[in-house]
Amino acid sequence: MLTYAEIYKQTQAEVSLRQTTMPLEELKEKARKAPSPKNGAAALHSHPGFVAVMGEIKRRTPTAGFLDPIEDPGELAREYVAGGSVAISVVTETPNYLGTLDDFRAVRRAVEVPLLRKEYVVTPYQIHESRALGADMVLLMAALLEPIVLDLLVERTQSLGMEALVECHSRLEARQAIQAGARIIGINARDRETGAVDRSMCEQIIDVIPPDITVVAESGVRGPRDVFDYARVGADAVLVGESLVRSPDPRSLLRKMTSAAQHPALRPDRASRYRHHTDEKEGEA
Ligand SMILES: O=P(O)(O)OC[C@@H](O)[C@@H](O)c1c[nH]c2ccccc12
Repeated sequence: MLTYAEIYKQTQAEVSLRQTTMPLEELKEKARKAPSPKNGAAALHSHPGFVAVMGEIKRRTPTAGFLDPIEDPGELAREYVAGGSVAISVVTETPNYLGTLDDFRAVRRAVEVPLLRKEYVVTPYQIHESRALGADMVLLMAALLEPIVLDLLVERTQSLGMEALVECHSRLEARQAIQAGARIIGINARDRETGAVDRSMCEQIIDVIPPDITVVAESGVRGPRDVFDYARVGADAVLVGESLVRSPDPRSLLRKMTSAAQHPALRPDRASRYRHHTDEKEGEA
């Protein structure tokens, strides 16, 4: 597994290379001409009282290795939408995930749902690039960014009419995301440096997040049972990659997940958990 410092350096090098063929000014012009952004936060909230599922398209992961060639990402995206995916995450990161900007373009042409552009975003260049590609949401990782850089990138994303999905792994990172003005917070169960999945992460973190912020539980969702468990702890949406990409029938797996997400026994009262949390003395990390 790469360390965050290595990821940061690798990404900066990749981005500088792209910048030589597409200068920032040109990119900004393209971004201005792109179709207006769709409301990603609203899509993730589109099943009031229930949990939304967002499928992810990627060929490889650092932990699992190669998953699938995905020759036609647009076709896979249509399957996801047919299965009930309310938004789609498209990984464009190349060295570790074998994603490309062309994958994103293909998915953009194929479906109308809001799209999350996923790679290691470290500079404003990538935000403008995301908008030029037609992205509606951009992933920002709190662990990768200094708080001041996180603030700046959230602000840049929102000023272009998109939403930042700020990913965190701890209560401290969740607070940084809130501080930065994120309206969507992802809680990632996978530790990026060790690859280990801890599905209790969402439950450990969620009460520091005000109920008007959309919470997305990320990583390690194997099937309907995991979706149900995340719904029970109060997630608004779940992000599912590997298990869908590996599935011989992603559409029906998604159907099973979306029906688990609509179980009537679900939806705890996040507002009262949050109030309870803010009444407590704060000392923990
Ligand atoms: O494939 P999974 O275990 O369902 O996980 C999806 C998603 O959380 C993961 O791909 C991810 C989370 N944060 C990222 C940052 C960059 C690239 C990928 C990711």
